[in-house]
Amino acid sequence: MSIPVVDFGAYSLSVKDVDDKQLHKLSAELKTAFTEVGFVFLKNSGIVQEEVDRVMDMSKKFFLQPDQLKQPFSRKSFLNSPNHGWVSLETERLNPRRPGDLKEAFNITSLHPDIKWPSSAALTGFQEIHTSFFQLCKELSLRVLRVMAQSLDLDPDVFLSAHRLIGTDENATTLRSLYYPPVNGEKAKEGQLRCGEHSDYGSITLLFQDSEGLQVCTRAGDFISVPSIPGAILVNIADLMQRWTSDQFVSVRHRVLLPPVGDSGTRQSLAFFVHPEDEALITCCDGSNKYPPVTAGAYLLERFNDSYGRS
Ligand SMILES: O=C(O)CCC(=O)C(=O)O
Ligand SMILES: [Fe+2]
Repeated sequence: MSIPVVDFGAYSLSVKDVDDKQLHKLSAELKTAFTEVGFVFLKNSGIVQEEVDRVMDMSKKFFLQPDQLKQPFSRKSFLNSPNHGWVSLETERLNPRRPGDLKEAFNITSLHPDIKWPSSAALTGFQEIHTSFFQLCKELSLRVLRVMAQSLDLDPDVFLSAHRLIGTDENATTLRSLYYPPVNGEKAKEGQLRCGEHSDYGSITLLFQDSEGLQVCTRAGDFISVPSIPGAILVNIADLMQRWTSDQFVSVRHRVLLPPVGDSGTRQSLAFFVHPEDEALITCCDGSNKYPPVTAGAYLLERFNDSYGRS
């Protein structure tokens, strides 16, 4: 098994009037990828590599600061947006049975004007660069959600209509910048990974990576290494979307292992976790009762309790 590569050029961010025939072809390709593999590489999406590099370079400056300068931006210190902010090394366990992940993260969940952003001289432009990237990811995600609905012969708005509030405090969609520092093998705890095995929680995730390291689980249950294709975006189905589509689209487990012994490299990635509105009631879109209705907000809270420990 490998991850399919699909040319999204027909519906890229720069395209205004989409050609129906091309859209049809695109939706067939996405359907195959999302029903069989759960992951797809999109090329020609309209988000260019230079944009991705700019965000990663700026985030890295934040992560390389001493912890005391990052502390004021910690996750859970923003009143109306509990997931917003910095997550320190080993705090999150994406696989709760393993030690904390060897990664740091910065979550951008709220774009509310009252949010306090890093603003030291070294980080000039941090807010603007991240905010504009958030908007690009939002636009692309909405396009992908539309094609996904079409691919299942559903009303093209069925997913979109639950994603109207991305970027507000009523929607948990998050741009997460991830930094995996160099690993000194002797110090890693038994079973510790850069990112434990997990599946994502929301509707879909866009992932931008600066290097290899990600592994994805196949149907046979083996993990395969995913390449890093410059300019291409990895898009995967998350758990709530699998439930929404009564398991037609599959949300598969993935992980990031420790680097090989002696490899002192770092890794960076940007994940755009797309979620429906907190209040959106998710019911199986085929009309079945395979899963009981759940609000996106309640579902997400339960998942966070598992990965950060119940408080
Ligand atoms: O860093 C990566 O490539 C994967 C991160 C990931 O899967 C996640 O944060 O959900
Ligand atoms: Fe993930």
